[in-house]
Amino acid sequence: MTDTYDLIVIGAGPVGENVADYAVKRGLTAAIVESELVGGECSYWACMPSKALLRSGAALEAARRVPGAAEAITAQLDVAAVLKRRDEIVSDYDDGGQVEWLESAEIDLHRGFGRITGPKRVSVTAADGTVTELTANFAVAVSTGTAALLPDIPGLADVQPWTSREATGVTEVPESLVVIGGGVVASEMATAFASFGTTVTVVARGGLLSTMEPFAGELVGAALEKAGAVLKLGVSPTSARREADGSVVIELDDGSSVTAEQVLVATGRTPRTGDLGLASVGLEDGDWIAVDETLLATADTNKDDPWLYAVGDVNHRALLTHQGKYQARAAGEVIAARAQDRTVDDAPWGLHVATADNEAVPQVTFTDPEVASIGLTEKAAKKAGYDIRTVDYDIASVSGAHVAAEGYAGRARIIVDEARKVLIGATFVGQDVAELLHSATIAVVGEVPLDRLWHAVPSYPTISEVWLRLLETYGRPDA
Ligand SMILES: Cc1cc2nc3c(=O)[nH]c(=O)nc-3n(C[C@H](O)[C@H](O)[C@H](O)COP(=O)(O)OP(=O)(O)OC[C@H]3O[C@@H](n4cnc5c(N)ncnc54)[C@H](O)[C@@H]3O)c2cc1C
Ligand SMILES: NC(=O)c1ccc[n+]([C@@H]2O[C@H](COP(=O)([O-])OP(=O)(O)OC[C@H]3O[C@@H](n4cnc5c(N)ncnc54)[C@H](O)[C@@H]3O)[C@@H](O)[C@H]2O)c1
Repeated sequence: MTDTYDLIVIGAGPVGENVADYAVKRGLTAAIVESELVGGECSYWACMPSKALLRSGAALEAARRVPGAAEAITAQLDVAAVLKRRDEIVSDYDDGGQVEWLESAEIDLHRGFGRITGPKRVSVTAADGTVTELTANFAVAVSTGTAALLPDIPGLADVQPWTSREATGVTEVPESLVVIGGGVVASEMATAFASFGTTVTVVARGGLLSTMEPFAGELVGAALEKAGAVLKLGVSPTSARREADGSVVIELDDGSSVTAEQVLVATGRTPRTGDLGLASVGLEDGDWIAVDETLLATADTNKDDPWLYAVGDVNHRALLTHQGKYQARAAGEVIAARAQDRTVDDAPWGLHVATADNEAVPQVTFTDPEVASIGLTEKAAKKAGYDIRTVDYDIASVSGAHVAAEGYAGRARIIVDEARKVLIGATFVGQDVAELLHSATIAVVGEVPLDRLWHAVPSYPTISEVWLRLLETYGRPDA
């Protein structure tokens, strides 16, 4: 294999793969460096296995909510079958399929740990210690993702807690589990383990899903409690220890404690830049890498010959696979455009920028109920200075929801920018709302005027009829 490429990508997660692919499609040569499995965190220890662990419980609960189907349920969730399906979905932790895809996309794979050693230079240390020096003609893209962040709680590291990797890779389901954190990982994993029959306690100092609309955390919390989980909200862990019988004790700042067989720490992420050689190019080792709208590192001040890009989780713009892949499409395109001296289209919503990262990020949290959101919450919109109107609707009142499930619990909210009469945010909470989200994403990104949305007719009786109810609640413009 050659050691000089137009583009070198460090990290073959979903994002790095797409940066390389889009650049190669424009005629560049590209190498990708991977120290673990091609496909990254998302494929093996994050999105895919977590959704596999959640799906069976959600399907079973959905059936329980429909008379006729409910009566046909004669047994509990088959946890062994769920874990087997998870193994299939992560290809038994074998990246052979993804390696084949790299070959078909004409991207050279260098297995090993990548380090930047200077401008446009990357060294790759293979597992056997062999070092290969790579040189880029035009660009290096860092897509090294994140690792779980362990908070500095006395004793926590010593109890060897689970992170998202151990939780998504579970082989023996614990009888009891303490989950520290109230974000997306905590909420999803609490839901999955509760569905397996584990006694779950969630310790969340800021409440559940606190960056989303308040009703998201309320509805997910209520459902978790209904599933048997205990919620300890507004309290923080102060110490952790393991007892002689192997159980973990977490002391809390309200004076109480929780004891469980295992503890999962889900308190956010840290960038995988600690040993990446960033200091060799004037950046801080271990930091997130700040970028401009074209994903170029802002520290790259070599404006005549820019070369350092950071794409995906590692730039801290939006820690989501789909958003990282969106950035990757722009980055691959702009790296090729700059290499080929073509015009860079960096106006908002242009070919070479990731404008949607700013105020149009969609996200589905696969709890039961699901939480699907796009754009700004009411709080964020006010903070950003928008003149807004908030419109809420109880999804249970929609005919489609009534057909879908007995006792449907859900809520929808849209945030309207009153100056332009367009949506800048939407949140749906409820069963089966995930697939509703893209309609809201199109409305937000397309800046579709409310007047025109009245002509987007939702089918009857689907849950999407909530769109009509939200518009009716907002009110028609004066004739
Ligand atoms: C439990 C969990 C569930 C999630 N579920 C979802 C979900 O449902 N939907 C969603 O959109 N997002 C989800 N996410 C977030 C999602 O996993 C990340 O946004 C996504 O993986 C980011 O992709 P990436 O390519 O930037 O990084 P990663 O997927 O982390 O890939 C980075 C790659 O770089 C490699 N690497 C790192 N350093 C080096 C080095 N120095 N040299 C060589 N290789 C290196 C790593 O081995 C890895 O393969 C979830 C996250 C977690 C933790
Ligand atoms: N379905 C999805 O889209 C999905 C699923 C899982 C993860 N993700 C992404 O992965 C990222 C990581 O998720 P996450 O849940 O780990 O992070 P998060 O930032 O969503 O939540 C972190 C939680 O930990 C708490 N916390 C932080 N420090 C703490 C401390 N010292 N003590 C106690 N609590 C503490 C916070 O209050 C918060 O509740 C997120 O950005 C998310 O977008 C997405």
